Amino acid sequence: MRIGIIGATGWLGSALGGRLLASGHAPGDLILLNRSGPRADYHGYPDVVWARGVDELAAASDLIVLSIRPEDWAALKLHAPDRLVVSFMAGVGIDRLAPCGARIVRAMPNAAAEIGASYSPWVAGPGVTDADRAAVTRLLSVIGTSDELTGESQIDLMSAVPGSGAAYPALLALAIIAFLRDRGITEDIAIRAAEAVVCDGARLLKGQVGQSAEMIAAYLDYQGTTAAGIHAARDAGFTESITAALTAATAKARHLG
Ligand SMILES: NC(=O)C1=CN([C@@H]2O[C@H](COP(=O)(O)OP(=O)(O)OC[C@H]3O[C@@H](n4cnc5c(N)ncnc54)[C@H](O)[C@@H]3O)[C@@H](O)[C@H]2O)C=CC1
Ligand SMILES: O=C(O)[C@@H]1CCC=N1
Repeated sequence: MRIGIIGATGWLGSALGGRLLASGHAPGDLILLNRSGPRADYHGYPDVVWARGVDELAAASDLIVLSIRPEDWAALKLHAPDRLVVSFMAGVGIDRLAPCGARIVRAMPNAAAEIGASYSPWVAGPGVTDADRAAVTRLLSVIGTSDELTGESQIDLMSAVPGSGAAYPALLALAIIAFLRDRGITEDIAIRAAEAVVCDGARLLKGQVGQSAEMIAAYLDYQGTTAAGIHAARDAGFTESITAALTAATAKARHLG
């Protein structure tokens, strides 16, 4: 299958392109478009195909990935009848994508695509076939896992949650580092201590996130330092902060583009 990526050297487009090639996709079947022009080397592959414009990319591709920013959609002027378009754009609905004439899927990956760990839920527009669904699942499998959603409104919620990737863990890390630094711990030790929580401690939840309540209960039952911290975090509005963040992100997703 010939796969075209519009925005091929951007954050997500580049991650997808690199992982497609690493997974064995033929460079000659990868059609790329960016704004800065062809590169001699793309993830170590000189033989990828650089399109000279959006029409050339659409003509040469069976499946087109739209990995441009929402605000760039209107100017793109994509015309892709009979093609399958997979849009990564937050906020640009199927109704606004449909005039390009393609069968539309909206997928919501995240930055962990570059390490093959994106969870990329997606929703299909009218006319998307079973073969298209299989192609989308295959495409997204090179950057991680995926699920088909049952309604387009769910994509805004997925933009807010898995779409945020490392953002909230990074925010947590910054708060921890600042706490320790302000109390005289050196920067390097503070960073390692934050990593112990944000990356290594969190590994205990891998595959077990559904048991988070039990994990919290175990710490609360222990009645030690962490229990005191959990109570204080909750009293200070930890849950409300996360709810506010995800509500704001979802609202923003509804007004992008
Ligand atoms: N970065 C992230 O973590 C996530 C991004 N998304 C969505 O994915 C899309 C892409 O995001 P990023 O990769 O972060 O953006 P980015 O800004 O890193 O990449 C977008 C690329 O598209 C290129 N571009 C713009 N107009 C173009 C045109 N007419 N022809 C060819 N190339 C063009 C830009 O030059 C840029 O390199 C966005 O719509 C965003 O909403 C979704 C989930 C997570
Ligand atoms: O921050 C953003 O706008 C991108 C799109 C969805 C998630 N991340």
